[in-house]
Amino acid sequence: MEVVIVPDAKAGGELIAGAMAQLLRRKPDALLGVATGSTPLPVYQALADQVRSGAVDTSRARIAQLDEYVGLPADHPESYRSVVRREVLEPLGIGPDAFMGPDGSAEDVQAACEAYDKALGEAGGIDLQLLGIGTDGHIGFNEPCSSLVSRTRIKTLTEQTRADNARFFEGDVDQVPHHVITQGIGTILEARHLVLLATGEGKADAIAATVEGPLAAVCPASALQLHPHATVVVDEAAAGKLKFADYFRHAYVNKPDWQGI
Ligand SMILES: N[C@@H]1[C@@H](O)[C@H](O)[C@@H](COP(=O)(O)O)O[C@@H]1O
Repeated sequence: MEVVIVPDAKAGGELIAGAMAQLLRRKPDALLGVATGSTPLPVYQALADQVRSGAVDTSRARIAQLDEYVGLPADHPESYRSVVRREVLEPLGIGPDAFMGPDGSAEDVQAACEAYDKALGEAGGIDLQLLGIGTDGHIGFNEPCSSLVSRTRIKTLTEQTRADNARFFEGDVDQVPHHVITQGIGTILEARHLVLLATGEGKADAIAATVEGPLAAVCPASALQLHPHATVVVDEAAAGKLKFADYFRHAYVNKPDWQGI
């Protein structure tokens, strides 16, 4: 696992957008896995800037969604499908045909989960999966004690996650669904490159557990320790509890440019 400590969220966004742009130059039809929440927004903004300036061509890029609320209509402004359309597809000029995501309003949710998991494989797998992290260490919506080999499935949110996400629902926790569909941890680990972005001191405990804690289902993000190409990008505040922070800085400063992240 590589840990890159950046000065702020904007720098993290630019670094990751740069890696995505590099991937798209090498593989124009790359499948990018995107996350929701507020943390990844600087990535999408930086990538959209590159598209506007002509530095990267997204005309053949494909986008896959990480997770979804169950029970919100697809056109609800806070369904993750709507969020991805608004924050990713439209700014990057990517059409709906190049998008894939789980159907949170399906009648048979289990079948929708299995279909999505299968579709990801049939699409050739995700090339780069961007992840945020919950304050409880969740990735996607894999809450603590999720199986580390889980596949896409329905999960029940913790009250902590519902409270954290209430800000997207007018601060009203009662509007936050209890159930979600999420790519499983085993599904996420199949992406060729995992890039987790975390900013702010509210994520410092979760990042310390992810990077330096034991591999344990109680911190789902610690599963990144199992992946051969995982990059954790953190700002100074989110890095605040890392014992090896100086080592991570030293390693990054001395890294050959050609390696990328
Ligand atoms: N399912 C999403 C996660 O993918 C995201 O990482 C997390 C953190 O969100 P934020 O980046 O807003 O803190 O929120 C939600 O729970």
